[in-house]
Amino acid sequence: MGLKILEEHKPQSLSQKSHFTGCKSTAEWLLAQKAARPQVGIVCGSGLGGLGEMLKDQVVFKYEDIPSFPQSTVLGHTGQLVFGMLEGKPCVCMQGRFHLYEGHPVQKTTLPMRIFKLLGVKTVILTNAAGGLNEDYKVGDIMIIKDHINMPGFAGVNPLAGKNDERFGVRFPCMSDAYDRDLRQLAQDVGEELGYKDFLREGVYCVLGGPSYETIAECRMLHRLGADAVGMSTVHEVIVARHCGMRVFALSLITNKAVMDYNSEEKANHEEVLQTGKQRAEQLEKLVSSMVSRIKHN
Ligand SMILES: O=P(O)(O)O[C@H]1O[C@H](CO)[C@@H](O)[C@H]1O
Ligand code: HPA
Repeated sequence: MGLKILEEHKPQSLSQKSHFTGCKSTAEWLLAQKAARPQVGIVCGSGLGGLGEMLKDQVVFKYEDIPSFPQSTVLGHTGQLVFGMLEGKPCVCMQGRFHLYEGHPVQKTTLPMRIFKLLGVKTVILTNAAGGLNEDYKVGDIMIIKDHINMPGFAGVNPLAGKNDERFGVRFPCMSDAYDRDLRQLAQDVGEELGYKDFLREGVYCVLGGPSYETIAECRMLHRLGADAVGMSTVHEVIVARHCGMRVFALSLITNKAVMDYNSEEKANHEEVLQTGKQRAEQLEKLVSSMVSRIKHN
């Protein structure tokens, strides 16, 4: 349920002030509405919004009510920010993310990461739906992301392009350690304890711009380049989250197998993506909540 917002309490839009100040006033506005200062930020992928339902003592904001926030336009992305407690830890959860193909500039797709940082988030957990490129992967597998290939970045589409604001981070951030090693190990340990060994993987995620799914030649190429899964999100958020010093953990749910064979009758489609999300949602939620219960912050 969204909170009623009084127009006069809305801060100015981001375009009216510096980007940093704008992000800060949005964060302060959210905290002023009785949202608890979160330690963990969660981003739900397509059809994986159920993660947000797990939060207790919820304070919910519709994106349209949050000053300077973009709007969700994709089926399977509800478009609300949920604050609440998960396993005794204060969390904030995006039920719906922003993609390049929705027409948002890349900086806008990643704006929530900077707001997370200014809210006090230390660890970001991102989830997504992705097509499996690795032949060993099956639909329903959960892939811990260990690295990424930023395909739009090769053409200059990077959320950090433009003037750098040192208050967020350095001009040239390192990305070889983007996906926190300890959190990946924690996911492996928790996954094993939960009996997920048969469908828990670790691999490389490649982002493309979308919204068209990949051709067969593109899938073959991506696979040869070292990608295990392909999607249209996450990487830009990760870059911005790391730039401002948050720890990152990310998961892909393999919702469909990328088509690699010219004789195949399979066709990628968003209905299958959402359907697989429904089928694996419970296990994915359990993995994330068990991890959150064990994450330590100083
Ligand atoms: O990455 P998420 O947001 O989970 O969504 C994935 O699912 C959609 C395609 O079915 C694309 O948006 C792709 O990126
Ligand atoms: N390709 C790109 N994005 C996706 C896919 C895919 O096959 N499945 C879910 N998101």
